[in-house]
Amino acid sequence: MSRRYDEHDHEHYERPRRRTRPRTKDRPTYDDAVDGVVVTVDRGRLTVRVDGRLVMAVKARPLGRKGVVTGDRVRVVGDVSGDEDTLARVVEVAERRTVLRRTADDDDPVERVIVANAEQLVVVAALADPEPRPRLIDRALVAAYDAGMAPLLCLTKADLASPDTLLSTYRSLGVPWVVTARGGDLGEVRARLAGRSSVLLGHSGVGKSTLVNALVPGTDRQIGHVNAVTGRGRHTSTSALMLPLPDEWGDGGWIVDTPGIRSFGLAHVRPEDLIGAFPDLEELTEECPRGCTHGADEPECGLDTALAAGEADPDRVESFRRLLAAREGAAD
Ligand SMILES: Nc1nc2c(ncn2[C@@H]2O[C@H](COP(=O)(O)OP(=O)(O)OP(=O)(O)O)[C@@H](O)[C@H]2O)c(=O)[nH]1
Ligand SMILES: [Zn+2]
Repeated sequence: MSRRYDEHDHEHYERPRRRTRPRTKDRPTYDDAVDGVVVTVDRGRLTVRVDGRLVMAVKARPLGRKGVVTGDRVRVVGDVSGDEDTLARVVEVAERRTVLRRTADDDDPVERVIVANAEQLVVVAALADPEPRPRLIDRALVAAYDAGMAPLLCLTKADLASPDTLLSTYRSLGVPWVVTARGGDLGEVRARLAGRSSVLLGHSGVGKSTLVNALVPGTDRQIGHVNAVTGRGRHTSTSALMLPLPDEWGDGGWIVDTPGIRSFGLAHVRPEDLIGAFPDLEELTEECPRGCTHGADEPECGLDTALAAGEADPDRVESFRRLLAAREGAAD
């Protein structure tokens, strides 16, 4: 952690009103702080949901250069009324349970965490118009496995084409899937989303907005509100936007829309991170030489030994290796 601000600075910038127990060095106590969730970030301005209200906030000085991203669980002090022209301060960021990252790529020169604390990555792809792009789907799956998030394939525009061919590609990976069509029954998607936090990722035109609007009625208004703040309407922000699922669903939960994220740099994903998501295959790599990537061109990979002995499912090994290869090269 950055030591740019010492204890004295904490005191100076963020003096708690009452102190009931001694402060530790790095964690001043804020008795009047309230819990919130960061729903979007735009150039240092955080929109935090506190008790159902949207509150504008900035990072407090003691957080230094520590990043705050969509999905972060935070503690907030100051004016949390959510009234216009008020600004609260985020004084603490809870440890993240998951992080979805993207490595630097042509679109964006910096490695970033896109969303914190999401449990599921929903890869939205159209069955037609535009044609599904398996390489993009593979790359999104790699990102999910690397982040420790459960993947879900959401295949849209089912009125235009059958999902059978596409699904056969993912069967051996065991990726769960749902199929949707505009105006159709959303029960299955809902069941998959309820009670958890899901990031929706999909290429432009696949029907992601249509889906989000159908799932969360009133989204337009809500996005409109945040829009005025973030300038998303001007396509300047690529920050993810978190929307609470409707109260009627009963289980809480969130969906996180990722506007403007067209590509996904995956250079940070190591082979050992990926195979960790496939325990049955990982088991077969115990005898691999040091540094084995488990790719098809490795001379002594345990996966090949297992294949030769008939102890591994060839489809599954092939699918894993396809994902491994999809990490590399251009995102698109
Ligand atoms: N046939 C068919 N068309 C659909 C369906 N869902 C959405 N569309 C159409 O597909 C187009 C793209 O839908 P959007 O919801 O805007 O797609 P998006 O993924 O949000 O795309 P961006 O707004 O560019 O990010 C629109 O013309 C929709 O009317 C569907 O289930 N079936
Ligand atoms: Zn190996």
